[in-house]
Amino acid sequence: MSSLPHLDFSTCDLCDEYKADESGTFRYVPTVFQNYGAREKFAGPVLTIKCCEDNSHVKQAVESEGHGRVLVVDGGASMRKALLGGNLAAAAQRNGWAGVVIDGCARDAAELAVLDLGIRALALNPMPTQRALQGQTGLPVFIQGVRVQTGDWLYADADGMVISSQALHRVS
Ligand SMILES: O=C([O-])CC(=O)C(=O)O
Repeated sequence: MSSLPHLDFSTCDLCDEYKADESGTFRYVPTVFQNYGAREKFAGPVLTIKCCEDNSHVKQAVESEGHGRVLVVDGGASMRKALLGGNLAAAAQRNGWAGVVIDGCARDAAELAVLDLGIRALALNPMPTQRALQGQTGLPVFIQGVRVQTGDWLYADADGMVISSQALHRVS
């Protein structure tokens, strides 16, 4: 799909390779996330956000330079408000983020579907969040019980998502 060297992976191959690794550096993310963007396959170093029904920190992050990173948002799996919508996702694409993973909801499905950005969330919800600057950026978080920290690598494709403490891509 892409000639970018860091997209030369498959999550199935990575799981085959690391399935016996019990060091905790390789983590598989439960496959409860839906794909809402036009970029199904993406990978990059992670920036974490933890927030609850307040997407102030998500807005700040996507309005900054992404440099090919993946924004991972621990939204507490809330089904009540959407932490990402069409405007913020468009900003993420424009600013060079590889993807946004929301352990929570997104909205504006039609706008998300045409963006060349990895977008994973648990579900859609039309209700926006508050913006009262609640939340934290850069701290270790959990998505669906899986620990993720800033600087980890996230790999996503049609089969699912995995997290690694180190980059696993081929650099040749
Ligand atoms: O603004 C928000 O909170 C989310 C949204 O709808 C957008 O990004 O377009």
